[in-house]
Amino acid sequence: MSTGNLLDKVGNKKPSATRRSTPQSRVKRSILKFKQKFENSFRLLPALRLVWQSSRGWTVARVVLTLMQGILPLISIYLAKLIIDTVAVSLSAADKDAAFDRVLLFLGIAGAIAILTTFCNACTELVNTAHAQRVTDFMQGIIHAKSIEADLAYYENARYYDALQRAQKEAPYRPPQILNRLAGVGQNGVLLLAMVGLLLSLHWGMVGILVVASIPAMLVRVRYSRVMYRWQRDKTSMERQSAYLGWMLTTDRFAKEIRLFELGTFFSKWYLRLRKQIYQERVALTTKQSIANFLAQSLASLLVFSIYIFIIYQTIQGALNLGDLVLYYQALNKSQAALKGLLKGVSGLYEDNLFLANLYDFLDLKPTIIAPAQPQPIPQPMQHGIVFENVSFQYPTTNRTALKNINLTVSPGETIALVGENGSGKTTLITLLCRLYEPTEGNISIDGINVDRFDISELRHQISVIFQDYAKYHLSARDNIWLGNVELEREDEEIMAAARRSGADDVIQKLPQEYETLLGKLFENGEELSIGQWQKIALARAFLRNSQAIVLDEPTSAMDPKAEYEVFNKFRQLIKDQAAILITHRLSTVKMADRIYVMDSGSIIESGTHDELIELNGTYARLFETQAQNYR
Ligand SMILES: Nc1ncnc2c1ncn2[C@@H]1O[C@H](COP(=O)(O)OP(=O)(O)OP(=O)(O)O)[C@@H](O)[C@H]1O
Repeated sequence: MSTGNLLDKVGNKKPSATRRSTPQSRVKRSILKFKQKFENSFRLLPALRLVWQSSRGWTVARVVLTLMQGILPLISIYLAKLIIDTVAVSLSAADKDAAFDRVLLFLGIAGAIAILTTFCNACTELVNTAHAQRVTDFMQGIIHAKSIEADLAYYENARYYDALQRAQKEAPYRPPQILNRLAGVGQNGVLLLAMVGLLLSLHWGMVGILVVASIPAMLVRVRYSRVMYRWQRDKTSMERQSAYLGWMLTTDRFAKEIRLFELGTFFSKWYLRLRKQIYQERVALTTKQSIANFLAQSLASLLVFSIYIFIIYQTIQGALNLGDLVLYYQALNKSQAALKGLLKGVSGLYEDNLFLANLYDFLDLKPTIIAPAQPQPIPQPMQHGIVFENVSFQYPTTNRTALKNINLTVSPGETIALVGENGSGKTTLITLLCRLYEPTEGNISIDGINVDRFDISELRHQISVIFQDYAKYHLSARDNIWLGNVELEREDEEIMAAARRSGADDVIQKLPQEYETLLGKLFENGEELSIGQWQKIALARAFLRNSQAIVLDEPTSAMDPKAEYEVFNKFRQLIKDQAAILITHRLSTVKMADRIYVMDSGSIIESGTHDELIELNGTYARLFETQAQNYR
């Protein structure tokens, strides 16, 4: 699956100009397609680049060690032959002491090689552990960076999560495994060349038999790599579903409902049912693979056995001496192992290449909402404010229109309120302003400049938003507010000022370590807050951001009416030149806005001041009357 496909599946609904296709452009496109396909088929090199980038030192150490582990056994074999030959000669030699000295010398070298081999083995554990950790952390970093870069739309698409799950599975071990396999292929290749040279000197047929014996096992591996790859891709969604059930059973977010609705056993059985299906399918596939492996390897053993018989026959006939017998016997053993290793390595590389698509599907994700190459600076201070002009929008994954022909203005120093029933499009409007999505039609501008002309992070810096599903960071109270503007010092006085504005200061002063108290129960000594108290903290975070516009999307819904009144009273006094957008269902709060926009099914159906709208006697007046009755 290529990146483009994933983007299409996420659904990029931006209108595209119709292009006429000429023969040249078709040829060009075919060449490009072929080039992309070709590049996609060879993922090994970019993966090795990632390994190299993760840690150069450990990568070099790993390669050197692997090569040494390939060469040292060769030297050992040759030394064994020299020792046996010298002992054989010394049996009939006149100067036995001199012969023994020679044997001792060879033994000494063999001993040194053995110690060096042991040293390499000991280092391997260290190098592999350290390198694996570095690669894992590095790859996680890359995956995190990609996740941050991805458009919000990706997060609403199941295929994104499938791709993420597969990438997370492959990322920590697949790239270093390729390095190992390549080194292994090199190691086995060198060993094989040396051994094949020896075997050829005895009889060329031996090499032929060895090669024939190894091929079936390689074919089995290649075939089952493909089968496993397809199966794993098919099962990603089910794996995620079972992980989701597991998460629900173990996280605090669902703990209350699971107990009160007695859903524990229900979810647990569901989880086990999915796991059983995955288990059964995996075992069935692995059984088939094991049978095929058994047959291929039995054939290989039979063929290699015939070569042993040939060597022993040659020795009995006197064509080979005892040293030759040991040498050829070992050479055969080693060649068989090397050839097996070589072909296993090659088929393993094929498998790695296949599975790397899982990693690159994710790493090749490209955001569709991008900053212009030469962004314009955001006017500071704003003169005319934010303007929505004929804005319409449809979420990429649906066919319903979420916003229809929206026109509204927010001037500096002005507070507007958006009201309307659930699902009328209030939050969606804000996501467009922050460029979390692009409008399907129309323009959003600041002082006449379209927001897509600004640098995205600068734009988001100028708009401070607290959404209704704001984040609760399990960090200290101070950090929870400080995250609103980490460019300030952690101890900055403005943090407390923001807390006073939102009413969070009163809450924090009552906590055991005040601003240093850990919030939430995820870590030791954490203090849980009520929803209204968490909202005050989130509001303080929004107030801390030194922005030109502030948007509060139902941030006070869980506050008691007195707290809400105080927040908005202070808010009105403190916004100064900021443009403010309030979204709330409490119309008593809405009253204080300079202008109220009433939304219904994605459209603005009424707008004006509170008094104007009451006089209009339309939807707003009805809503207001209904709420007022409840308070009488
Ligand atoms: N991520 C999304 N993907 C697809 N559709 C969405 C998404 N978010 C919202 N919608 C749809 O868009 C419409 C407007 O939703 P929106 O959240 O903007 O309403 P709202 O006025 O803020 O509602 P509420 O008062 O409940 O917060 C709804 O019909 C909703 O189902």
